[in-house]
Amino acid sequence: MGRAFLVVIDSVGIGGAPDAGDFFNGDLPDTGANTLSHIAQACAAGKAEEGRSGALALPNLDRLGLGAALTLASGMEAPGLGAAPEGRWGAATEVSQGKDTPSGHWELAGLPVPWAWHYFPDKTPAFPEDLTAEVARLAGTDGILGNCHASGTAIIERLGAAHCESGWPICYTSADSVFQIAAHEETFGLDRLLKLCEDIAPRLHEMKVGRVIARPFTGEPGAFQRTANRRDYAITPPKPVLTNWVQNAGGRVYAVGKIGDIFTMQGIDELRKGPDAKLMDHLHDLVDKAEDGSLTFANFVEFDSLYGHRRDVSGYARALEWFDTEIGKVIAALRDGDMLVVTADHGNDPTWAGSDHTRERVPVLVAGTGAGELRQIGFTDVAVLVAGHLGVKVPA
Ligand SMILES: O=P(O)(O)O[C@H]1O[C@H](CO)[C@@H](O)[C@H]1O
Ligand SMILES: [Mn+2]
Ligand SMILES: [Mn+2]
Repeated sequence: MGRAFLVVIDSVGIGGAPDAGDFFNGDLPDTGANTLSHIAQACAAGKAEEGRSGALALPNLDRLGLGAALTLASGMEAPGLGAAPEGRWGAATEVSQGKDTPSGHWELAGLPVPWAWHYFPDKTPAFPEDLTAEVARLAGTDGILGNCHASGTAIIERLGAAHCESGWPICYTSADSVFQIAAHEETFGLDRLLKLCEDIAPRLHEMKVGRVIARPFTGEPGAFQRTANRRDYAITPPKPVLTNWVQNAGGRVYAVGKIGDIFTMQGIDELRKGPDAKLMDHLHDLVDKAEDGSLTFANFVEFDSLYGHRRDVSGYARALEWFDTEIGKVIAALRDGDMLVVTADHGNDPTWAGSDHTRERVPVLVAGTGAGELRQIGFTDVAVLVAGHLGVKVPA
């Protein structure tokens, strides 16, 4: 039976979503957004030269079928990609009506989101008055700052100084169903921020807002920096998912990175966290040590949080090339009978307008179980694939 490793490279979309026109970055529909293809094109044109150079080099992912999946998903080709696949490969289409992380991951784990998320309008104020009053009451302040759609790094640059002076928390949202609170770790206090997020989360979950996110930062005006102490307070999935199925069948479930938050630890035996470089160490360690019948479910978030939302093409290309080298080592260390699935949860095209995710299909690349085409599949087929490999029953 072996083990299963399900690795999500956050936001590495391959275009082609049939409903991309229903999703927006500001006023611009996501039609034509293609994270991987646009990065590869920028690299080939010499427009992604910071800390790296030339054509996008992803030999290991491409050998599994990344270039083939891209062409299948969107009809696009990417310079440097398109080797004859040695893995099983396909392109997956999402049905959940959200282009966010929980929607993507829940559906990959077998559960399309069964409700419509609540989104806040792109206007100021973005939040209803009774909600902001409750946040201020819980924070012990006379008000809040922000109250709008924003990029998280831009808003602390704009309002960080006023926050340090007034003590008011900075509240903002995005095209995702989120309520984010940024506060300074020293002047406001990290524990106080986390408690505020935890206290307000049930009210937002009741409104079907997917997540409250604590966004702590440090530093002085002009040089504020977000810290690694981000925490997500997400709605619990309303039904059992892949992690539960495996755990209930007696398999051990390891979560690496944000997976613990995304599934509110449902069906998870052990959680390992840290920045992506550290997460890769955890993945290597689990490939070395995880038991037969176990599932390791990992998310690498920095493609999205450090590069996609920041529209940093060079950074995104660097991260992809780093990941490709590391995943080559993972593939080499797999045991007979293991399955590795590399996929993504949505797009975040760094060449696109705005700073939000982009609605796209995602690659599904499978190592360890021979070659072949999965072709066009749904996100939930990933859960079925992994459960089938582990001999775990999929609920009707
Ligand atoms: O701009 P920052 O704060 O990174 O936020 C981004 O990250 C959030 C969660 O992934 C998204 O909703 C988007 O708003
Ligand atoms: Mn994501
Ligand atoms: Mn994101």
